[in-house]
Amino acid sequence: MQDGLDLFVNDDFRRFLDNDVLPLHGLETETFWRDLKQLISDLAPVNRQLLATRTRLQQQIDQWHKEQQGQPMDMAEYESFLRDIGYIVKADGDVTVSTDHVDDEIAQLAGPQLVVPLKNARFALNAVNARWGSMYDAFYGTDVIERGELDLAGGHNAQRGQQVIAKAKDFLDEIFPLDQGSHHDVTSYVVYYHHLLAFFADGRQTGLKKPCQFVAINGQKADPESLLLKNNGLHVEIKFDRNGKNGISDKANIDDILIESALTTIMDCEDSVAAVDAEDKLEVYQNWLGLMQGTLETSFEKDGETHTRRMNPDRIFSDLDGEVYRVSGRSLMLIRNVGHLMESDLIQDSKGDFVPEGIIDAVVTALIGALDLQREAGLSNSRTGSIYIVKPKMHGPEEVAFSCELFARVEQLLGLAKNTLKIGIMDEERRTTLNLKECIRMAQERVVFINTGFLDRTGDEIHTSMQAGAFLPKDQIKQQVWIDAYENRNVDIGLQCGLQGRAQIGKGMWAMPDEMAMMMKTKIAHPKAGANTAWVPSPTAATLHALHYHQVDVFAEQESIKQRTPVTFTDLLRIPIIQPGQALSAEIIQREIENNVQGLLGYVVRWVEAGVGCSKVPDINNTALMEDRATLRISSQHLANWLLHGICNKSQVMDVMERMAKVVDEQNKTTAGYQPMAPEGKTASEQASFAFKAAQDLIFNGVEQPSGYTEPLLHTYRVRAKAAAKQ
Ligand SMILES: CC(=O)SCCNC(=O)CCNC(=O)[C@H](O)C(C)(C)COP(=O)(O)OP(=O)(O)OC[C@H]1O[C@@H](n2cnc3c(N)ncnc32)[C@H](O)[C@@H]1OP(=O)(O)O
Ligand SMILES: O=CC(=O)O
Ligand SMILES: [Mg+2]
Repeated sequence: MQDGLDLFVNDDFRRFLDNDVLPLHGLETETFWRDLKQLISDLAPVNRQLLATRTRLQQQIDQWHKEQQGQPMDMAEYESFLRDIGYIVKADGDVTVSTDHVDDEIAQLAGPQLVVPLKNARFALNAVNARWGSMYDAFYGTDVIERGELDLAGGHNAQRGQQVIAKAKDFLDEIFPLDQGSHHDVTSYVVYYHHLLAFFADGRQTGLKKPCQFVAINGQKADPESLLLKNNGLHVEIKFDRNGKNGISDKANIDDILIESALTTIMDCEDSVAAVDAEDKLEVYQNWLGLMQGTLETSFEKDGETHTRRMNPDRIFSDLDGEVYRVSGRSLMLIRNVGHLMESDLIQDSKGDFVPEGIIDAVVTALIGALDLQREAGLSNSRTGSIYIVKPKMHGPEEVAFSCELFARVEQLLGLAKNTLKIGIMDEERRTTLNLKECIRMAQERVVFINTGFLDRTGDEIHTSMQAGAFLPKDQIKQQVWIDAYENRNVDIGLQCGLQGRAQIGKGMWAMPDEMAMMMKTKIAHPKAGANTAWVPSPTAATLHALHYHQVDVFAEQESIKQRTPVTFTDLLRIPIIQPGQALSAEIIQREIENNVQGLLGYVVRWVEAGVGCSKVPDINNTALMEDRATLRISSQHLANWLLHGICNKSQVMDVMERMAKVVDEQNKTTAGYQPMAPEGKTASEQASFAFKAAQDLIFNGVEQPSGYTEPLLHTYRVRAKAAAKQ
């Protein structure tokens, strides 16, 4: 619909804003659309200019590598070339961030950050409620306790139940030790005046080694329903029920231990979501509206029962003086907008051009986010009046500055106080990593996190240096110096810029959602590395990863990290390519191709044909991996790179694609409505489904994709698949 202001706005989108959102703000629709048009006409050209700069720089880098071919890499010369072309910008002295009105979950506390596709209301509600999670369920339902021969299918297994309880009590002994004895032997807990007392079978009693860890209670002091403990700022609730499933057989009648888990959640509009047109975007925005109003609700069937899911209220206890002790029942929500690349059919400008989707996302998610600021209590989100927007895939300081300018303009448009819109900077493109301090400078009044998105960062590592040579196999890329340099320097710079106490220094996703034992062993490295948050893929992973923040005092770690020698800049520039004389065996090459292709097809088929933006896909070793657009960027760019440098050839990759299409079809055969890529009697090439063609383009035209991003091709084929399904 053209509105007299030379904007063509999708009818449903227009109705949504005019009828469902703008009246809640008391904003005049005419004024809103007029001001929005002005904002678009001022900022869309700048957005396009930034994309043109990306292209120019990439062409210069490609050219440089081509000219250097066959010569050993001179790191000094390489660095000076990157400076000459403006890829690395001049550093401009110290930066001290001044972000204020930041909620404690971001500024003061350290704990897991959950990410969830916002298009999925059931998951999104689960995520917001993942502030609290059952330790017993997390231990029982995952491999953190070896499953062995135990059959978990048919109801509760008492033997495993005992192992869960024992492990939970080990945790209590480690984090909330008693002055004497062990939680394993306690028969009852009572509160006497301000003290928690634990009694043993022989009548002895003891208190906590650190009595101040006991902060609140529910129920009677002599017979508590629950006790609230606190360590490193995080709460743990011991729940009692002498008739409960676990409490009935427990010495002290402990029925469960609840862990404060996902302190923050990123509601994702980006890489875990397949939203290719106005219809899809509206679903995403409607869910955000429901979350910001506290009204989102969804019903679904599970285990033969209908469940209705809503946002949880805050949790109320009595403190030691009998006063109300309130703890949030919900994860603090941030929202990840899309980056600067894509354009959307939601709005066309006067020339008929689609408007940059990042601009629309900023306006709409802030407009809806601002509804939260009108609420004092209830199911509100920010207690400090901020709206948290995570901005992904920005290339360098200029692009961060642009996002901040956009946010400032949105604040004016909506009449919000300056710096209400906070920015989370994803450090996930090479140009951002190399210029991180300057990026922070551009956002110094609103930055609330710098997060190492190592998945996109790996994709960009490959694409940027596509012409430099053939990359190592994926597993080896992770072991080269560049990645440690990137991770450590992110923390160093964050600390130098004064993020401590104001913002998060974040680390990336645990991408093996079913491998929780392995996560427990390895992800403790994140808090130890000075990160006060790190990403998890599910509520259960949040509950388990939260335990790490009890074991590690991140802020103390940060103090010691401040004293270390900063990373050598050159290490960041070392490209993880195969060195001369370092040949790969035919077997390794074949396996790498098969692994990449399997993951790629498994993800793309669900994205293109079913609109699922994030999937659990088995790799070649049958380990389920979280796949999203960032992991697809890696696998497609990796294959494109090997094809370019002759490590493999097109027919070899096609052969693997044909075989893997069948494997993926088999993996999906029980999924309702699944259309096989290679149905009986046909090869995948003959069938030429949208998904298979998208996969071919992602690989064989991978070199040409802007920054190696996958969204242009995914969107193109998903739009076609949707159109075909409607015919
Ligand atoms: C590089 C990056 O950008 S990383 C950021 C993007 N990635 C993400 O956001 C990952 C989000 N995670 C997910 O989407 C999912 O966990 C997947 C796709 C990895 C696995 O999903 P599934 O195969 O459906 O998981 P699974 O069957 O094990 O568990 C489903 C249950 O867990 C819940 N769940 C799983 N992931 C999440 C999540 N991120 N948030 C909330 N709940 C979740 C579901 O609600 C569901 O529970 P329910 O039946 O009570 O509703
Ligand atoms: O967004 C996260 C990443 O790793 O990419
Ligand atoms: Mg990313």
